[in-house]
Amino acid sequence: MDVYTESSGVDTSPDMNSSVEISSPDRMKAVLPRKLTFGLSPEGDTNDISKQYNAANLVLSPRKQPSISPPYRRVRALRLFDTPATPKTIMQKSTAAKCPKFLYNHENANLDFVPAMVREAPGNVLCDRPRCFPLHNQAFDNVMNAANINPFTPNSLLMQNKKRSRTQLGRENLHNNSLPTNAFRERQQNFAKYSDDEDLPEVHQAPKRLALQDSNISRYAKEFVEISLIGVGEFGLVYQCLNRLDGCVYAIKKSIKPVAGSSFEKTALNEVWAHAVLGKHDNVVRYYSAWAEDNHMLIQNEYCNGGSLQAFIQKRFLVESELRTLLLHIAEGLKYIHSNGLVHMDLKSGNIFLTKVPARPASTTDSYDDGFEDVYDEVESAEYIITYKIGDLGHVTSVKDPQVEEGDCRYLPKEILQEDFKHLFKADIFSLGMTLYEAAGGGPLPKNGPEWHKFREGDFPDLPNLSKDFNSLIKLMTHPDPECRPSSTSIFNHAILNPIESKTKAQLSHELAVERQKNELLLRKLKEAKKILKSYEQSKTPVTKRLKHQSPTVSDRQLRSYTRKTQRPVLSRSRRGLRDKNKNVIDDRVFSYSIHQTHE
Ligand SMILES: Nc1ncnc2c1ncn2[C@@H]1O[C@H](COP(=O)(O)OP(=O)(O)OP(=O)(O)O)[C@@H](O)[C@H]1O
Ligand SMILES: [Mg+2]
Repeated sequence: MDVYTESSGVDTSPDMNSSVEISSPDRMKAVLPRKLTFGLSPEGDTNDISKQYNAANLVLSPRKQPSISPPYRRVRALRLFDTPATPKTIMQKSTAAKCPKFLYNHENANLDFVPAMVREAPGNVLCDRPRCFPLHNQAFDNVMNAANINPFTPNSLLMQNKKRSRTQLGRENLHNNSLPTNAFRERQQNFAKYSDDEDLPEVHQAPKRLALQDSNISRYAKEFVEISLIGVGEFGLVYQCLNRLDGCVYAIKKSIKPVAGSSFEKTALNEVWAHAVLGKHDNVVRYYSAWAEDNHMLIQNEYCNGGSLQAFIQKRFLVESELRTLLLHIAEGLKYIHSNGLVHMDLKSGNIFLTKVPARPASTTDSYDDGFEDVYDEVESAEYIITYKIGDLGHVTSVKDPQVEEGDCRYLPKEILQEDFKHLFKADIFSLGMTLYEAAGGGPLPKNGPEWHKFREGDFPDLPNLSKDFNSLIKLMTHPDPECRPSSTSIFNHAILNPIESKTKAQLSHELAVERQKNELLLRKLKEAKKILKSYEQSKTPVTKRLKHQSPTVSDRQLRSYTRKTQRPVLSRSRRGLRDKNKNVIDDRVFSYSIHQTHE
């Protein structure tokens, strides 16, 4: 019972209205921390998961084995959640969603999602800033009620920033009446930059959400053929599926328990929102679609045929060249995530996936000889190109408005567990450092105790199988002071990540082959362009000759019509009176005549 009390999300602060709703122990059980524990209840569900694992011949993730995390995590869990949903709150939320007051407010503003129909509707003046919106606008009502607002899109993030600036300024003004007049004025001017709709009221509300239970749709069996269960996580079961229509294989993650209407609904949506914004990089697992079915959340992702890094290192550890590739790929993925103002917050070997493709593209066999045949021959036999990808985006949050729900404590830096969120980018770097250490054979990583603290103080042994440089880079990435850790951009300057040295022969050969294909394509295009140019020149010559022999009247007429053509748009564009139009016609004639004269 005390476990629930500690981690149930019951906040005693007056602004949380959950205390009434969580009145029975059963209700409290439902309000577990946001950390994805759908399949688990502390009493016995672990066994259920173990059974599922055994049935599917899978290895139970260390996180699902009984563990005692550092205490801060549970304490932190007290403040992490959205107000637990009850039928009452869901009703309230959906009623609120039906009465949008503003086209854009600070939290939900996002121009991207407003269809042209609404943007162009009479009376709807849209701009890139939040504006008051008439209550009676039916078209916008429909849009608002028909879709979620993804808080991670660039526009939403921008609006969050603006809102922060306003709120922060307002708060400072409230508490600091003694600001010198000039400074105060300057701040007001800055404030006005963000808002020239001074009458725009502050709106403090979470981005509106469609109730998942209202958007259930049955797609799974209709659109996919289930091939096998490929993984079980805390959040969901992951199936390998074949799409009946496009014939491609996907990984479909299905929440273990129904999430619609539960306090986990937002958690599930968070992963979808993050995927939708971040699914366009080679080193981030690609996202295709998501939907709710039987109140479960389903996410259709790219299928990574190499499984997870965690599964991989259970067979063998990576050698230094492979670690370099891993580092290069994941740092690229992180750079992409960070460049979107977002952080992963649960980076670890279990959330890194591998895809394998044959080293040599089949189409290069009959290509021209570019002098690299020896290289191809050498690697042709067995090699695969491995691409590492960041997956499981359930903990992604924005750095500007962080809703941090820390991931696996084995990979997290101390400052996060102490709720210091000033350097969130560097938290991901720490986790990557720990992942590298584990992948090189330094695991299993401690979950707590003195060992856990030693790792956070930089007091852990170098790995003998790694070079001095690599060991020192891992130490730098896991430095106790987040400011000393490299960023996802500056890490590429490290000698270890020298672009040539960090690639295996197979990779280089693969890249070469791809470039060669591009070259071939360009050559073909060049040839085609040359042909077209030649035929154009051939057809052009007789025309010029013909023109020379034409009578002056014809060429004059051509010149005159050209003059009219150039004049016409001016006429049609201008909204002049009839008299003016006539004047233009006369001018036009005079103009053509004068040209005619000049020509002669
Ligand atoms: N795109 C994918 N391709 C191949 N396998 C996958 C993919 N996504 C997930 N899996 C498999 O399913 C397992 C669980 O996936 P995932 O980490 O996304 O779930 P989770 O519920 O969020 O887990 P946890 O919270 O424990 O990290 C992975 O460890 C992996 O074995
Ligand atoms: Mg995972």
